[in-house]
Amino acid sequence: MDYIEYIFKVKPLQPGTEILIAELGYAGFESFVETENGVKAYIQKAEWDNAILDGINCLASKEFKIEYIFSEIAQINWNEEWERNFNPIEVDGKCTVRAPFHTKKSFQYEIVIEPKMSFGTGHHETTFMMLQFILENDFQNKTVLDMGCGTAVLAILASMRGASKLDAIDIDEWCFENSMENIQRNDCENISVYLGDAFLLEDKSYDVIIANINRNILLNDMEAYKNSLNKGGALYLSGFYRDDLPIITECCNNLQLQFVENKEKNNWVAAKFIL
Ligand SMILES: C[S@@+](CC[C@H](N)C(=O)[O-])C[C@H]1O[C@@H](n2cnc3c(N)ncnc32)[C@H](O)[C@@H]1O
Repeated sequence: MDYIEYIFKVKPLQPGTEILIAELGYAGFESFVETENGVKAYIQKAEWDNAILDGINCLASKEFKIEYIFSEIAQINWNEEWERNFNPIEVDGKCTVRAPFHTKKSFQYEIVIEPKMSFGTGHHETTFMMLQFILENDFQNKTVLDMGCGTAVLAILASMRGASKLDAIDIDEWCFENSMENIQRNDCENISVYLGDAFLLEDKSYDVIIANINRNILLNDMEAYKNSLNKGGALYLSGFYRDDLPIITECCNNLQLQFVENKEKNNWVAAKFIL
């Protein structure tokens, strides 16, 4: 099958990348990978319609800009494509996140993810820092929510760290399906996956909530997270920049969530709060 390969450059990466990938998925693009040159996305030549680009161009806003280049390519070998773009990652010498085609490595926690999408492979700073938080903190016998689960990589590590029961929620259908596959692949039977958003949280309660989404959604849904957090519970947030930490902290403080600590990597932040 012949494909057209697009490379989209989005600035800044969030929320641009997330919104772009969702739109590309709706438009018929099949798979995405975030590279140094931008988000690579592929669409079958037969599926291509120039109107798709009008939709993509409409996405660009005051908040982010999108540029793209494209080329036609024949017969993609997907495994080779992923192998070129996706190397295993290692977190603090304890955890590795790899694809099924990588050779097995000896780590305390080994997570195998089919890298069908860019978010949730551990390469992004926010995922990496959230994995660090999960490695550093106690998850033994805790009930956990992974909000905006992507590939469910965070829920999978929390399950491996001893969490008793976990819910993983994502608004995106593709993430929902990919999470189910990855959970099965990593034998984490105590994780349930749901398609939806904070509206699903009514009547639910957790010892720990993990949410790596973006500034605006976190601010919008913070009250729902707080209402679903047990007293003494921990909330780990990421998906926002250093400059946004004060507004996130203020929003949390207004809801009696106390700041504990934060991590920072390339301007991205992950922060821990307790109730
Ligand atoms: C930055 S990715 C994080 C993925 C993964 N948790 C990780 O740490 O790599 C954010 C995810 O949140 C999902 N998302 C966006 N808005 C959401 C919402 N309102 N409720 C739940 N999930 C949402 C997106 O589909 C995306 O998969």
